[in-house]
Amino acid sequence: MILDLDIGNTLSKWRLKDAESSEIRSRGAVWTREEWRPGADIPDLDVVEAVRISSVARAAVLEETVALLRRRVRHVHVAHSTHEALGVINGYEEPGRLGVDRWMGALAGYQLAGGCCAVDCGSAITIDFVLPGGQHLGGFIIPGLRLMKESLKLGTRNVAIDPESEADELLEPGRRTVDAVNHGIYMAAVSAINRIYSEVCDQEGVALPMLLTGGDARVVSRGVQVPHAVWPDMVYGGLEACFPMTFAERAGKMSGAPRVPEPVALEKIRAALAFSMLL
Ligand SMILES: Nc1ncnc2c1ncn2[C@@H]1O[C@H](COP(=O)(O)OP(=O)(O)OP(=O)(O)O)[C@@H](O)[C@H]1O
Ligand SMILES: CC(C)(CO)[C@@H](O)C(=O)NCCC(=O)O
Ligand SMILES: [K+]
Repeated sequence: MILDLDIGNTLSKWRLKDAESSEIRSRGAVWTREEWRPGADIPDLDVVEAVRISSVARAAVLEETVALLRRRVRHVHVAHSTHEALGVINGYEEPGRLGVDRWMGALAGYQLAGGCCAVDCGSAITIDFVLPGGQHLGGFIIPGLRLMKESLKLGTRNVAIDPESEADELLEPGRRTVDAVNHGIYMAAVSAINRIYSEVCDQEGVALPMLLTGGDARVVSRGVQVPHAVWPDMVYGGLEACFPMTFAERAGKMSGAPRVPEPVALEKIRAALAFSMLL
C-alpha cells in the first residue's frame, strides 16, 4: 500500500492506495498535530510500503512525521516546491516559498489540462495560474471561508455554510447575522475567484480550464460561473505525478482526475469583464 499525506494548516488528509491495482482503499482526515499515532490518526504502517507527503504545516510537524515514518516505512518521499518540475516553471521569485500544496495542484492541473487555473479552497483559498507552455504565473491567496468567518467574531463561527445550500440562496441579502455573514463571505470568495480568473485570462490572452479542490470546493463550485471541474484529489495528483509508483501512475494517470472542463471563449470572458466594469 501507498500512504499519501496532505498535511494542511488545520487538517491533515490521508489516503491509502493499492500499489498493484491503483485503487483507493481508504481515506481520512485528522487535525494537524505533531505526534501522529499510527493506527489511530493514520493507518497501521505495517501494510505501507511507501509514503508520499505534501506538507504546509510548521517545519516541526513535518520533521516529526518523517522521523516516525522512516522508522517503519522503506520509502518516504517529501514533495518540495522547486524551480521547475514536469514541464512547469515556478513563477515565484523564490520558488521554495510557494506553498507545496499549491505547487502540487499546479503540477497536477498542468499534467491533466495543460495551462490551467488551479483553485484550492481550504484554510486559505489559493488561485494559481499556469500558461499552456508551462509557465506558472504565481497566484492569489485569500482567507478561506472558515477563517473569514472566525475573523469577524460575531458569534457565528460555529455555524458553517450548509454545503447543500443552493448558490442562489447564498447570494440573497441575509436577514439575520448568521445569514448576513455566511452570504457575505460566500460572495467574497466566489466573486474574487470569478474576477481573478477573468482578469488573468484577459491579461494573458488565453482562456484557461479551471480546477477546484479543497474542503470547501463543493460549496464554492456552485457559485463559480466560470466552467470548471472539482477534483478533490488534486494535491494527491501532484504527488502521483512527482513520485509515480503504480502502473497507472507511470502511465501518467492520476486518481479521480475529472474530465477537463471546456473554457468559454476569451472574447466572452473579456465581454463579461467589460460589462461588470460598467455596473
Ligand atoms: N471536518 C472538517 N473540519 C474542518 N474543516 C472542514 C471539515 N470539513 C470541511 N471543512 C472545510 O474545509 C476547509 C478546510 O479545507 P481543507 O481540508 O482543504 O483544509 P486545510 O487543511 O485547512 O487546508 P490548508 O492546506 O489550506 O491548511 C474549511 O474551511 C472548512 O470549511
Ligand atoms: C497558502 C497556504 C496556507 C494554503 O494552504 C499554503 O500554500 C502556504 O502556507 N503557502 C506558503 C506561502 C505562499 O504560498 O506564498
Ligand atoms: K490545502
